[in-house]
Amino acid sequence: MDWKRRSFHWRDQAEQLVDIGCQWVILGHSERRHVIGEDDEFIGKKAAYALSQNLKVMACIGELLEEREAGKTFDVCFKQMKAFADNITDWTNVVIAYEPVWAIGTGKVASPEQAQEVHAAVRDWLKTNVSADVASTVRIIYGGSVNAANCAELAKKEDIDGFLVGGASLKGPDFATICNSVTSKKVTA
Ligand SMILES: O=C(CO)COP(=O)(O)O
Repeated sequence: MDWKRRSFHWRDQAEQLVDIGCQWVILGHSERRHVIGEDDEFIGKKAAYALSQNLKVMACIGELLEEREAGKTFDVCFKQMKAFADNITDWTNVVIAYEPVWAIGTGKVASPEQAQEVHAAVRDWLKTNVSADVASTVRIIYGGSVNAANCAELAKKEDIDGFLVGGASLKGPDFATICNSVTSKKVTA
């Protein structure tokens, strides 16, 4: 696809979102990466543009099942992080969402240990490649088959600061349980 054409369409949409009072955008979601075909570079540029329009950004990263099985989880996540870092100068209005693609909408949640391992690695990557301050203050949330039954164990992990919830957000009591499982975590924006 042609970058300028995509950029043109995206800019229209960002401005429309601001116009209707929207405050947040989810960028880099697996559906955009793997169904629509957006690449790292384009997603990074969208993040910069969204922030410039005063939208807050939920920056999604995450590996495919075959990438995990090939031992490439960190490589994939760090490459996706680099595209965001190349375009973001102020991380105040950014939340990172680790969403392993194999866990999204599948009922196969990452174990607390699997999620914590990636969250800690991403925080470490930020420390090395962005700054210690950003690494310690940015929220890194987990998404992928989070529900009322598994949220508490995930939320106990040091580097899991909250959740990006799909299916379970449609069930009021379950969603409340998930929200309450992370109330002691970093303050929300
Ligand atoms: O990608 C997600 C939300 O955008 C996660 O969806 P599920 O919680 O249904 O797996």
